[in-house]
Amino acid sequence: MLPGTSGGAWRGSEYIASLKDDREIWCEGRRVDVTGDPEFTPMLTTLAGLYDAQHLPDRAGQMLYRSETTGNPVSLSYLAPADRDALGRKWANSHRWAEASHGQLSRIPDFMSNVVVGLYDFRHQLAEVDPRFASNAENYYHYARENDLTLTHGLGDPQIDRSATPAQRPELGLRVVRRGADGIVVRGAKQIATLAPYAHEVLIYLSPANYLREDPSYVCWFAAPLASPGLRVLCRSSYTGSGGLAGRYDEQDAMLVFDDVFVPMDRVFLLDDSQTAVRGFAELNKWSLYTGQIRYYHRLRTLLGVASLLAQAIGVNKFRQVTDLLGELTSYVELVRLGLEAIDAESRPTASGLLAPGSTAALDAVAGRFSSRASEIIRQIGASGLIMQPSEGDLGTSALRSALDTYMCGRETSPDEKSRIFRLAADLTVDRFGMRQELYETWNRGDPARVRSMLYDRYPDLRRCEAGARDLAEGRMDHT
Ligand SMILES: Cc1cc2nc3c(=O)[nH]c(=O)nc-3n(C[C@H](O)[C@H](O)[C@H](O)COP(=O)(O)OP(=O)(O)OC[C@H]3O[C@@H](n4cnc5c(N)ncnc54)[C@H](O)[C@@H]3O)c2cc1C
Repeated sequence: MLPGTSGGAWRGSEYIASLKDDREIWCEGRRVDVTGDPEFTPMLTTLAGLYDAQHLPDRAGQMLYRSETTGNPVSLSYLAPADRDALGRKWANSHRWAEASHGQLSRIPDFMSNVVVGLYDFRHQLAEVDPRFASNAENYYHYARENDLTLTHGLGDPQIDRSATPAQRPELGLRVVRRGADGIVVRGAKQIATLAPYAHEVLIYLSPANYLREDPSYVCWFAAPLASPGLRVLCRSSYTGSGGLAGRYDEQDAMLVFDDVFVPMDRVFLLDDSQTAVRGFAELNKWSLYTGQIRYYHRLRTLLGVASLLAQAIGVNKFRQVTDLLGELTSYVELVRLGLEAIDAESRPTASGLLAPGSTAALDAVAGRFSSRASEIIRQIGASGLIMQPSEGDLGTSALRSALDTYMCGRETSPDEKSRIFRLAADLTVDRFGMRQELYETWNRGDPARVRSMLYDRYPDLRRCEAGARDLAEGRMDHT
């Protein structure tokens, strides 16, 4: 059990206290204590609120379950589902997390908990490399679940020179520089890890872009506390001070720099074996990709709600050109909902006896495009109103009131209500916070060009599509 905790699913105050450790977090040249720094505490308060919500009397039954090993109430995010009922409860919990944060927290803790479920599920394949890796994965799953660990992950290499290989420049990849019976020492960096300053531990594995390494010392999967000696977390500039959504939902993105970090052997899950790393990537991500789509669905719903309110506020909601745009945005929401249903319907038993969702590849392939288009639709409907709104300061100034009430109101909307919905729209689609979300939707599932290429390469029905096309071209008529 983590020091100072009662075990099981976090309550907000316990979670905040658990981050008071020796972690080395840097932001804009300052070393920060995330539990007290004004740029970091707003997001911490958001996460604490979400953790508290799991214990509300009307929620607990839908977000927690009793650990069969300790009897503690633990998060359904960590449930390793073996049947339909369990899978349904798991997804209902994911919807709760994502809906409560309006789809704005891309790496909501529910995401990485599901990667740990994937690691646990993959343990038998890890055993074929080294039986210790399998027991490490199993023990880590129980440790993470019982302590409700908040995790970040770093898959990619630092963006130094994509045309070079680690064999030419060792600093391009994270690698094992020493190994002993008690553990390994790793050196290098990972770009990038969302949520890192708020996480207890980082889980390192490899993205498909870099798993086929010439040198096996670059293949290493492990978990390490954020407070590990030698691990530095370099955050991007904070957006919190901009206010609006960033004031609540700046989950941060960070470079992780490992300066000879020691990882005890019981936290190492794979070494040296590229082929197992290749197979493992998709296996580890099975549940998290689905929960990522659930989060994405709630973000699209938020964008639809905002677009619709914008249109109503300025009386354009009945114009054909605008309803066309709103209908297009609605179609993205519906396609993702239907996709989630279909992928759930294709759930299959895994080799270890769990039940995993079908492939999210088709939704992953279009998510960035739907998202960019949804933002474009909001900018199309909002037009100049996205920047020309009174601030809260203006709204509270009596000398401006009559001008605001006359010229900055909406069709049937006060200037107060109208400006708040337009400012929210600008936050989501024009300002720095929204642009970062956009970047996230495009890149978080890996390079979208690779995702789409793999979807095509592995499409099981391709040969039949080609056969049909060939028949048509050759004029063969078979109507059976
Ligand atoms: C907001 C945000 C949050 C993220 N959070 C996380 C996280 O929490 N954890 C995590 O592990 N990752 C995270 N990612 C990283 C994400 O997985 C990567 O952005 C993605 O894999 C692409 O890698 P890259 O950004 O290094 O781009 P690069 O790989 O450097 O690509 C740059 C450009 O070069 C092209 N390119 C690169 N290599 C090739 C090649 N071999 N052939 C052809 N074209 C190529 C790409 O298509 C792209 O256009 C996050 C990304 C963003 C934007």
